[in-house]
Amino acid sequence: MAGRIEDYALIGDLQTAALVGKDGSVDWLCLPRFDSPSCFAGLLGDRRHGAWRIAPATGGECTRRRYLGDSLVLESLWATPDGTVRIIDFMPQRDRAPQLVRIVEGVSGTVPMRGELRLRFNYGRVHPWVRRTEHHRVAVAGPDSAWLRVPTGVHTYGEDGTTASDFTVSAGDQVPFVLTWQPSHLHAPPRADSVQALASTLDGWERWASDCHYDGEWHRAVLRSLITLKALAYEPTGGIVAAPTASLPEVLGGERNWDYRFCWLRDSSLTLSALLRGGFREEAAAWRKWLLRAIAGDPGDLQAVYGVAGERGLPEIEADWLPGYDGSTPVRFGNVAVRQLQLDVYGEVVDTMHLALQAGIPMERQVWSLLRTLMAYLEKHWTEPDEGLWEVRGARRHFVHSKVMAWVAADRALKMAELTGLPAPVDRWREMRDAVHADVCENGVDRRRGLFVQDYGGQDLDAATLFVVKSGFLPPDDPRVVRTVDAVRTGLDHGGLIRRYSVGSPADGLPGNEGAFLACSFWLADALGAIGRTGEARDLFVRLVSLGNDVGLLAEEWDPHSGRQLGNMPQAFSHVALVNSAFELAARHPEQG
Ligand SMILES: OC[C@H]1O[C@H](O[C@H]2O[C@H](CO)[C@@H](O)[C@H](O)[C@H]2O)[C@H](O)[C@@H](O)[C@@H]1O
Repeated sequence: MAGRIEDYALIGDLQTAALVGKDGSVDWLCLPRFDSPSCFAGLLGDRRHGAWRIAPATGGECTRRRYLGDSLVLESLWATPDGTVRIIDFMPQRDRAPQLVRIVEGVSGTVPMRGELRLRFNYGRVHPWVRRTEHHRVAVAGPDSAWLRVPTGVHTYGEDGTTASDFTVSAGDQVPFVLTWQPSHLHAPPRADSVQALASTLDGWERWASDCHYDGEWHRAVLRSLITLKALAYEPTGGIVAAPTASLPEVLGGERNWDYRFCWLRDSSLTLSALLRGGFREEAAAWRKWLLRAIAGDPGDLQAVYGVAGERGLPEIEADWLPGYDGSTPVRFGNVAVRQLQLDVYGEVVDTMHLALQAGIPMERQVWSLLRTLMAYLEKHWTEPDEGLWEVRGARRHFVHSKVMAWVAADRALKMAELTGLPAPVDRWREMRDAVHADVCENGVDRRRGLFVQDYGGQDLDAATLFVVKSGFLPPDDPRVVRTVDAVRTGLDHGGLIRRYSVGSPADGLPGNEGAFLACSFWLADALGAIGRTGEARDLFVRLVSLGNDVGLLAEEWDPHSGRQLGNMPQAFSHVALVNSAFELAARHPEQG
């Protein structure tokens, strides 16, 4: 069985990523891209669905783990009665075929080790044929081949569908295993120098991280979040995935299991805003280019989510051959959210363009004309009901958050027109901005309680209504804002954090429950800070940061009863919210930021 969600650490090569458990098992890896079928899907079942474990023969979890410096190179250390051993796991940044490198190093004593490699292509369904060549064990099935370079002196043997190895490591020994993926029609990959690959991977990450602007109290958590966000950006195109995993459940044993290995305009805009705040501009420029390509065409065809290269079709399937994480079924790959109308994304995209401009990235003519096209569409359609940011699978509604984000789009578009002096229908945009504002204040407020609700005419609360203050839609001292913040805080409380909305409400349209939503809980900290409750904001932020796992990673949700992380892992939304909250705290308390 897979480990707890928080037992996993992330490694990746900016095109795909793997999850490594505390027990030394790589239980998730899709090759060659984030959204390719997996060769290790043990995470959504057990080792029979694909995994690669290397650990002391006595088994158990590692004693301590960390990333080496400001990198995505993972070190797991086992102190055993026989001695101490460490395993360095990483994926070299790509200049050739994708590789997963695992270097076993003896620290003290002599430790008996065991390796078990089970390659299962196509999400655990396909058992490859394995053969031996002079230097490799090669597994082939259909379009895929994976080549394990076996270290000198290590004997491997087939055992029950596994490539097994038993070896010992003494102080000073270095035993590198390199797994290379290639299309199956190619010849053996060239020999890789794992020591040199380690040095250049470490160097690449350290150089990237040295550009970080944040230097406050939360430096470690912020930089780890930014590194994680960078790891979720697909380098060849600039697209950013919401998470590297699929179908990790929002409640253990439940059916809210979704595939996040795609580029949501919302999630990636927010990711960009965090990277820009952190001082990283290259990613913003690359993402803008991705955006231009992905949404080229009729703005009415704009999707909320695309593939990493801008693909439009992400057919959702249920993988009935996989038992699911902790029995959580169905396991879904693909996402029908592509077919939804989510009007908030215009606001998030335009807001990010505005941030990019403020960060000094010049406005290109092509981007300006894209902005005008998006605005023209939104002017005509903001009055329509949609599925909203939570992608509810119930009927379309007039979500307050979607309307507030339409206001954000108009507001930021106007600001950019003023900043750049570029031609724009500013009178129409102004008219729209004011009309949306009046509409939300008229229809989005529950008159009896005097606060914003999830949708027009509804009674339910929604953490996304915190954007009435986060976006600047209303000033923080507006009584409707203060009442909304308080109501969200108490009404959506889940063990001191908050849920995103009332699960089981008619808008939700799904059975079962879910955990506290981490991004929303960070938003609550921001909103509390904005209305002047800075002590409470800080306490909540501190608690949220403490929920990160031993290497600082956050999944989508948290179960306060079991004290476990839930949902896809690591999730960009959660890490974006952490970074933004740290900057908000710093702005309010410059001496502590
Ligand atoms: O809860 C139902 C929906 O859950 C997923 O959407 C969530 O994740 C997205 C990616 O992070 C995020 O953009 C969205 O705001 C979240 O609600 C899932 O992708 C949907 O298909 C599902 O209906």
